[in-house]
Order: sequence, then C-alpha cells, then structure tokens
Amino acid sequence: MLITRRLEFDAGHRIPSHNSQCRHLHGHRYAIEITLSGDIITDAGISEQGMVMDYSEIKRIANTTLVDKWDHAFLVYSEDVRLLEFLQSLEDHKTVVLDTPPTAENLALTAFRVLDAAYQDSYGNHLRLEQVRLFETPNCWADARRGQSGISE
Ligand SMILES: Nc1nc2c(c(=O)[nH]1)N=C([C@H](O)[C@H](O)COP(=O)(O)OP(=O)(O)OP(=O)(O)O)CN2
Ligand SMILES: [Zn+2]
Repeated sequence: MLITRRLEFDAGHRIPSHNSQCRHLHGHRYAIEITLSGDIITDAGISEQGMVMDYSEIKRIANTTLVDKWDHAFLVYSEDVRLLEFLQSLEDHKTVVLDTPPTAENLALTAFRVLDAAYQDSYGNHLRLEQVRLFETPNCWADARRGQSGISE
C-alpha cells in the first residue's frame, strides 16, 4: 500500500549559473509530497489500525526534520560565495546551505535523503519512504524515487 502526505512551505533561492531569470534572488511556495509504502496495520484497537502510518505522524516527522528548517529560509548553494557571504552578514537570518545548487531536482534528492532516515518502521509493517515529489511551482516538479541514481534500493 502506498500513502502520500503533502506539505507546503515558502523559501527563497537562486540558481547562480542559470542562463535566464532563475539566477536572480526570488522565492517559491514549494510543496512536498511524501510517499511511503508499507502494510496496513491490523492490530485491533490501536490508534493506527487500518493505516500504514497516521498522516499526522508523517507531518510531524517531516516538519521536525525538514520543513520547519526550510520554511521561510533562503536555500543557498555553498559555492555561491558572494550570496552566502551576504546572507551570513544579516543578523539572525534563516539560511540553509546546500552542497548542490537549489534546483527542484537537488531539493527533492536532499529531502529524500533527510526523510529516508527519519521514517522508521515502528510497527513491523515494512514502512519505508518510496518517493519525494518536490513542486517548485504548480507547473514544475521533480521526483526523487527509491532506486534512482543517488538513492539506495
Ligand atoms: N529542471 C529545472 N529547470 C528549472 C528549474 C529547476 O529547478 N529545475 N528552476 C527554474 C527556476 O528556479 C524557476 O523558479 C522556475 O521558473 P519558470 O520556468 O519560470 O517556472 P514557472 O512555473 O514560474 O513558469 P510559468 O511559465 O510562469 O508557469 C527554472 N528551470
Ligand atoms: Zn526558482
């Protein structure tokens, strides 16, 4: 069984080497869709009976490990030195430094790696993260899926 939880957040970014407007500082209302696989829990009488994982628990884990850190942050590539220096000059600014340019593809891959470690099978129902879909705009998104290059099987 596959289940998916969607969350949204706001963040700033730029793609410094882009040959068009994405090299300028700008922001997005990002959305992230987290897809988990697992067996339906059948233990009678427990809160999670009939579920793969409680959607509120999926949200709590995603917020704690990722979304609260990226929300209202500026996502900056570590090699984007002038921008990084500027952001670090701002007192108490929420900046997230990434080791790849903050494209939708790289953000999806980074999110997958963070979330993969966070979702643990607590009920013996073979819970595991299958896919992270990262929307940069309503029309543009990237999928990081288990088994793709850079993601373990
Ligand atoms: N493969 C990718 N291509 C682009 C990315 C990306 O992350 N991966 N990112 C951008 C820009 O950051 C930009 O924010 C996207 O802008 P745009 O192409 O204009 O997308 P919109 O949905 O705003 O376009 P509309 O035509 O206004 O719908 C560029 N490319
Ligand atoms: Zn953008």
